[in-house]
Amino acid sequence: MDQGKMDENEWGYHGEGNKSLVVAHAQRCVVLRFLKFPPNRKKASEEVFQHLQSIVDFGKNVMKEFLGENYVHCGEVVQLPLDFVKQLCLKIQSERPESRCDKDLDTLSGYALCLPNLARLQTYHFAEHRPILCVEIKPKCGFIPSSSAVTHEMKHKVCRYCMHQHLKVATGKWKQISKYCPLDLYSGNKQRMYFALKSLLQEAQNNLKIFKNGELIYGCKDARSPAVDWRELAHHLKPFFYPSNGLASGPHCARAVIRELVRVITRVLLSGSDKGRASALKLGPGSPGPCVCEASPFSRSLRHQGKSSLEHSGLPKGCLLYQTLQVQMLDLLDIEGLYPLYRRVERYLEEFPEQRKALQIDGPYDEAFYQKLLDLSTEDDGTVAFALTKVQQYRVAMTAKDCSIMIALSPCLQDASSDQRPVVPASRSRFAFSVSVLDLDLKPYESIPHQYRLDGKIVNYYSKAVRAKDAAAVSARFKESEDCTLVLHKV
Ligand SMILES: O=P(O)(O)O[C@@H]1[C@@H](OP(=O)(O)O)[C@H](OP(=O)(O)O)[C@H](O)[C@H](OP(=O)(O)O)[C@H]1OP(=O)(O)O
Ligand SMILES: Nc1ncnc2c1ncn2[C@@H]1O[C@H](COP(=O)(O)OP(=O)(O)OP(=O)(O)O)[C@@H](O)[C@H]1O
Repeated sequence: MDQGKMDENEWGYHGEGNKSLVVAHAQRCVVLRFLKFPPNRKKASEEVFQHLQSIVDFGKNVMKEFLGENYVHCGEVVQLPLDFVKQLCLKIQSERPESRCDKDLDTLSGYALCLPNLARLQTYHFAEHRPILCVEIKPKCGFIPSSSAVTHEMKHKVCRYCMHQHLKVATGKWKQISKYCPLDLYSGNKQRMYFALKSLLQEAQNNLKIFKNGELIYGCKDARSPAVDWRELAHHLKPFFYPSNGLASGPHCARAVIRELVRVITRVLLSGSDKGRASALKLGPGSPGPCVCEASPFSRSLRHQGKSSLEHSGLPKGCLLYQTLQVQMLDLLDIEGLYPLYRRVERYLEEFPEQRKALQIDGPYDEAFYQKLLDLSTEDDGTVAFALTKVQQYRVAMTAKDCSIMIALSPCLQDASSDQRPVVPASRSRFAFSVSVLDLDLKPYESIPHQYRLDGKIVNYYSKAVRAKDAAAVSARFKESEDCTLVLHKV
């Protein structure tokens, strides 16, 4: 990329999250990822540069090690002409969802990350002429904590995502509770994975997006977004899955196309041979948590049918879901066990503030930082060193709980070689595919108190909601029995 000759007209809005905004090049397979800040909280150029560089270092030295070379794309920090950034910011403003406009794109530093556009296959320099379908999934936390520090019994039964749904709907973030449960997706059991993916397709929230040739065709910006339309989605997908057009239109067709998509995505998610070292992370002593979340509609319906034994096939080692889950499980103590250790580090830093650098709280995220993460002991010897290791592991685990997986699918021509990319078959077509992971920015040390408070809020709200639901069910049953008494009385 010639940073001297940048033209804002060659770039278009691609997407954004809470902390960064991404623009994509119209022809080349690259994106620029800019940081966002709340208005009036501008940062010095040097600080932005350091922050972006630390994202790259963390990706290279930690996440590539854990997740595997092929899944992680670290990109590089680039310096752009300020005029280009300002014009670009004006150009894309109208495309930004309102709910994200509480933060502004950083137009002052001139720094951004340049990354491959993962919504297209990883050819990096030039867009392929083949059509490309890309599915982005933000799977969230895939396990239930088994830590003995957990004080709310509910946390041993229901996963955080399912509990959090209730609070999100109550606060108006989303309109309705999703049937998606991360434990179903991470189960490795095909039936449960199909259910999880179908649930994401029904209620995408910010956990699912679909791009066609780099353009967003399916996804939900916020609670005001219109209801999802499967027929429209199927219309986009049909040429990929039924290239010879041998399928009538209508609801039956939409279902068939969606089924194909779900099957292909499941196969891709279960594939993979990239041996990241996460598979070498041997979990500490404690017992593993339950593999089923009591709030998942899939497991509930099986229980109602009396089929209590949920098959837990497990994920194949080497697939990205498995590697991600292992990293998530670096959160061995749960926030309830971690928070007192964070307080220990804090007290130490209050006394010896000059030690912050030596403790590598804000980096550098180098080989030494990575090596310390491999110590999985849970035996607290009362030292600051122990507390610090657990705090850093927690931050890495939280990062893996919030990352996204990008699956890019490109139809293979009949009998054509796929440039050595892996291929996944569908009923009527085949796809060359690539799997990548994005948003691997290490969660800040400062967010730990927020995590602690939020955890309490989520569990308390959920417990209250469940109690209210139970009370309503009891009162409905009581009402039924009263009606029944009346009838008996008459007779
Ligand atoms: O706490 P959670 O689980 O709600 O996750 C936050 C995400 O909300 P979600 O529940 O996925 O809708 C949240 O996503 P949205 O902004 O809601 O799309 C962010 O990813 C946030 O990360 P950060 O603070 O920007 O680094 C995420 O915060 P972290 O907890 O990962 O720091
Ligand atoms: N390399 C990439 N290629 C293609 N699309 C990307 C890439 N990086 C990010 N995106 C898109 O931009 C969106 C926002 O990026 P990202 O998730 O990194 O933002 P964020 O603000 O860090 O997220 P969060 O809300 O989790 O803090 C993603 O959901 C994805 O659709």
